[in-house]
Formats: sequence, structure tokens, C-alpha cells
Amino acid sequence: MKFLDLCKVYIRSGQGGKGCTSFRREKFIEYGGPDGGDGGRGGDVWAEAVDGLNTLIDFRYQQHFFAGNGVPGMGRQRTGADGDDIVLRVPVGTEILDEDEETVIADLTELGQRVMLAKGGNGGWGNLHFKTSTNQAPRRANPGQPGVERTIWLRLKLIADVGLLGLPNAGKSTFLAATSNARPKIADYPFTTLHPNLGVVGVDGKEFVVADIPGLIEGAHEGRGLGDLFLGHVERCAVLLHLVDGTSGTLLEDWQTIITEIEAYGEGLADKPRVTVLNKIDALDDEERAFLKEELEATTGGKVMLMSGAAGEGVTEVLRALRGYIDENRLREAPEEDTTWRP
Ligand SMILES: Nc1nc2c(ncn2[C@@H]2O[C@H](COP(=O)(O)OP(=O)(O)OP(=O)(O)O)[C@@H](O)[C@H]2O)c(=O)[nH]1
Repeated sequence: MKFLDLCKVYIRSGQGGKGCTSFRREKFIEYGGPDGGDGGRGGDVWAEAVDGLNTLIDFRYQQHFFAGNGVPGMGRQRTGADGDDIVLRVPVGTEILDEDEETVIADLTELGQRVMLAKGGNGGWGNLHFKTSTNQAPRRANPGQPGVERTIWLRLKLIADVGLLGLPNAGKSTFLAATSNARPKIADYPFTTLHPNLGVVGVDGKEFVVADIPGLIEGAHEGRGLGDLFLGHVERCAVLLHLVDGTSGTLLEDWQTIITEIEAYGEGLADKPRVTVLNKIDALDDEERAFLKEELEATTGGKVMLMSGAAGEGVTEVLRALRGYIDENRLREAPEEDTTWRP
């Protein structure tokens, strides 16, 4: 069972600071009582679903996360400072699994959702805490509790911003290849090698993820895990891109077949905003283009864009239209300007 994006992370919460053994020492005060303060609490390790991420790629560069240790207590009843918490910032749709890679610790499906993964150790008590009626001068203080160390897995299920629709031969693979292979570092996105029907597409310096929905529907029959994966994609898609082959001779039927399919599928797929594209226009003359566009617009009741994925015509306009539907926060900064698609 392969998942789109999976990485292993080592975390450790902070150790509690140790308690202090100390006695009040001041001029004219004999036998001043115990005044050792408590140690500070160790920092916690949290995970939080944040905006603006759509991969776990950052965890390829950092896998160890340590929260701060608590500071030991001090004399004159001073408590040590608490250790700093640390927060793993993950994309919405990240599942956190235990070391066994099976037990789900948390499923961060909503923006801002947070979960504590390792609690910091309590600080130890200073000797002030141990004073009793029979022992006015305790020499005892506690060590801080140790932090918690554990290995976890992060698994990203939901990543597609755009769902790609179209009958076999509509030109989906050609479009994906043409728009996403401009990225020299595409191998950095682990899921692209695991799942050929996904592409990271750049336009105007921003990136988003396009997934081939029919490919995923087929995948949905392969097993429960993949089915869930598909649902995740569908839920997260901001917009659907429907490619219709302008050279098929059965334009309106082709369009209707897909619409029927997504309506039958349910899960809100048919209610998503849709960009409808008349594809392969390089094979059509001006008259045919105008005729087919008009015909398709009359059927869909909306605007139809013209494109040739193979020749690169109209592609930028389509990408910009898609980008317009995607929340700005969800777009990734393209690594370099020259990774953006161009014909
Ligand atoms: N003339 C022309 N042909 C295209 C264009 N895009 C794709 N094709 C051709 O159409 C055929 C199908 O293209 P694919 O990209 O494989 O179509 P697909 O939708 O991915 O098809 P499946 O993988 O079967 O789902 C191929 O022979 C392509 O060369 C285009 O813009 N213009």
C-alpha cells in the first residue's frame, strides 16, 4: 500500500528542570528556612495544520524536533523558566501515525487543528515544597521528569487543488506532462513518482497540485486505503478542470458522459466549480473552433476556454483561470521563476 507522501519524524519533549535545595541566608536571620524553587516544565511537542502548505516536503530536510528543557529552580523561591514548546507545521489533511505506521494518533483535517504529540516533563519540586512541621530544614528536592521521546509518521492524504476530468484520450496526460514537467525538481515531490496522475503546476510564480480524477476513481477500486485517498482529493479540490476533445466528433456526448459520471459519484463532486476546456484546438480551424465553442457553451450554460495541451496554446490562460479558484493561502511559492509553465 503506497501513500502519496509519508515521512518519519523523531520528536522529544523537554525535560523538566530540577528542583533546588537552598536555604535562606541573610544577615541577622539565623536558620532561615528552605527557599529552593521548583524547576520549570519541559516544553511540549505539538503538530498543527496550517495554511499555505500542500506537501510534507519540508520534513525531508528536518526530521528531528526537540522542545526546550525546563530551567532548574533557584534559591530565594525562584521557579525555573518553562522550556519552549515546538510546533510541527503540517498541511491540512495530514495524518499522524505511531511508530508502527498503523495506529492513527491524530488526523488533522481542519485548518488550525492542533494536537499534542509529546508532553513536556514536569519540573521537580524545590526543597521549599518539602518543609513539614517535623522537618523544617529538608535537604531534599526532586529531579525534573524526563521528556518523552518518540518516532512518528506523518502521512499526507489530501493534496490536490485541481481535479482533472475528461474521457480517455481527452488529452489529460499530455496536459499534465506539458504543464508540470517544466519543473526541474519534480522528483522532490515524492508523490509524483508514486502516482503518475499527479502534477505540480506552476503559473505566475505560484504552484498548485493537479490530480487526474478518473485515474483516482480507478484507484478507488483497488483498496480501501486508496479509496479514502481519492475521497480526500475530491474533498480538497478547489476546482475541476474538464477537458473535452475537440476532435472526437462527439463533443456534446463526451461532455455529458463525464457530467453523468461525476453526478453518479456524489460526494459533492458535481457541485465543485468547473473550468470547461475545448482541447486539441491545434487540429481545428478558426471556423470549427468558433462553432464547437458555441455549441459546447450552449450545452454547458457557461464559458468554455480553448486550449491545445500539445501545442501549448491557451494553456497559461487555463492555468490562470484555475489559480483564480484556489485560495491564495493554499498556493505554494514556486521555487524559481523559470519553473513556471511556458510554451
Ligand atoms: N492534436 C492534439 N492532440 C492531442 C492534444 N493533447 C493530446 N493529444 C493526443 O491525444 C491522445 C490522447 O492524449 P492523452 O494525453 O494520452 O489523453 P488522456 O486523457 O490522458 O488519455 P488516458 O490516459 O487514456 O486517460 C494522444 O495521442 C495525444 O497525442 C492536443 O492538444 N492536440
